[in-house]
Amino acid sequence: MYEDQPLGKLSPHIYAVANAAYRAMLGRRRDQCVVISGESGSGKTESSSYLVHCLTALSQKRYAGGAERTLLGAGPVLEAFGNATTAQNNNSSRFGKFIQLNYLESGVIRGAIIEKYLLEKSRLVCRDENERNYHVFYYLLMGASKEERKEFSLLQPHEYHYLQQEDICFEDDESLTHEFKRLHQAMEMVGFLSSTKKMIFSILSAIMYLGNVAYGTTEEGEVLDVGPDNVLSTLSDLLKVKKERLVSALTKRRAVVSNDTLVLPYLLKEATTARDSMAKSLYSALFDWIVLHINHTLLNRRDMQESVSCLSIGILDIFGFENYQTNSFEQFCINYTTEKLHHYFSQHEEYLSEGISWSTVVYTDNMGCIDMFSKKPTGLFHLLDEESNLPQATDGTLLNKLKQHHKDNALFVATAVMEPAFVIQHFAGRVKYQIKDFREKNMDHMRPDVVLLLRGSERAFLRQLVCSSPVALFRWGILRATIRIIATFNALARERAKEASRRRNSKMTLGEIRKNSRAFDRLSSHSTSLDFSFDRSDEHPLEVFEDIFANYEKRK
Ligand SMILES: Nc1ncnc2c1ncn2[C@@H]1O[C@H](COP(=O)(O)OP(=O)(O)OP(=O)(O)O)[C@@H](O)[C@H]1O
Repeated sequence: MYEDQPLGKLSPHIYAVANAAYRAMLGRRRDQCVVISGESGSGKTESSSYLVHCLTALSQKRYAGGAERTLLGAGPVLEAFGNATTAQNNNSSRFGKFIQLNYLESGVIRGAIIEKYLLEKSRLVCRDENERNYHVFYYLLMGASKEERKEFSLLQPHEYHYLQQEDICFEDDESLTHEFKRLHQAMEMVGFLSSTKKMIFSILSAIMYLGNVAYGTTEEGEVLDVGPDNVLSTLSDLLKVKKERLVSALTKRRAVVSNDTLVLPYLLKEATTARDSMAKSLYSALFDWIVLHINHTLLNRRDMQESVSCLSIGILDIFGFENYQTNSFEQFCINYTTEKLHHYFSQHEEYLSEGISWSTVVYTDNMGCIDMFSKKPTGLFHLLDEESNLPQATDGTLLNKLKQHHKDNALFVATAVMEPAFVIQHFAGRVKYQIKDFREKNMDHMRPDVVLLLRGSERAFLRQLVCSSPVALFRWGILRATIRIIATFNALARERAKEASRRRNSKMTLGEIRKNSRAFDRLSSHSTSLDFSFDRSDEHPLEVFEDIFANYEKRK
């Protein structure tokens, strides 16, 4: 209905927006972008998936390739790992995303790129009441087969500290089992091999076990021991790291004092923070790797080899304004983003052209608020960075600094002297932010001790997650895998040829020989676009070969 109809002719609909963007891209030969913004639960993610469906359908008329399939699989994978039940929305995206669909000048889809912003890591280790952890944990725990339960040493949900904080009723097992099956399928659609899926599930299991690590302390609060032993053994097995090194990373920190490295025991609070930080870093690195992998599958190989001129339509599905009972650094960043978007909208007032009747929208000029956040040298972000880099600073000193620099700003409202919080008057309303953990969340990097530990893992996949440049390593991994696969093809082809000549006098028919060589031809011509997206040097090349072949057949 909406195809080729000008905006405003029919009643407002997301397909009208898709059609307008598509036509404008082709007609004006200019890239387009659809910005979706709104409160949590208002339908941003649903709208963006309808947009993707419609935009790929419009392109399909012009004979598109396989990018749609990957895109359709990418949705459920990102949703499982990046969405959770919140008080507002039982499928809330806890990250922002930008999907860029690339088109040839003829309007055929050529590939796509997904970019993610700010995954809410804190959710992994604690949440408000009525909120849940990321969907994928529940899917795995309730949907895994007996073999998978054994392989990943899975327990019951209530046995994990990171999951038992909420009062969950698991009577809805069937739908979770169904979601796990759907996740498996979606992972295959984006090109995950079964061995890759296993690595991912092992890491998820390890993250849940990390929450069960408990500490014993001295009277002074220094960490004396860590356990329980079975949890540490399972962790060391799942992560394929040495148990002693794991214990050391969980209980001690290194400090460099006048060129000497001191190893000091953590205090209990520090140790718990180190443990939680390891879980959060692992999950975030895994999420980044998944996005990277999906992008690799979505990227059209020819784009890298030829310079083809492409047009694009971007879809920005970004967090809306958030104002909860407890607001922290995440809401601080999210609300700053909505301020920036609001400013953008106020400069590009185009609602009327869609034919939607409005009582006039009065745009408040929010430049003052944006400056308060980001203007050098005393913008809130700059002060936060300054205070994050001072070793002696605390949340308290940070709050004093913010109050001191912005005491005359009407948009910054100080709270009672003893209250560890501050209030900001946003365009959309007043929000009270708790200062707790602002510095820590702002510094939010993988701890060097954790990096060292995981770099020592026997699992190449884990080593890849923590390397300094995942993109470079990812590409290098592909190149190495390609070379290895080609070498394997050649070796196998030689063996088969020898065998064929041996059998020529006996049983192997000409048809069989042809069939084998066709399989090789087919595989070698596609090998470079298949999935060997991480270093599989710890596996036998033949296993890799079989796996890739099976996956290729399935995807075909
Ligand atoms: N077009 C639609 N048709 C039917 N239901 C919808 C539609 N849009 C949204 N919903 C319902 O509203 C719920 C919330 O939508 P969605 O997850 O897209 O919100 P959101 O704005 O992306 O929220 P968040 O910011 O928390 O991620 C959906 O789970 C669905 O039940």
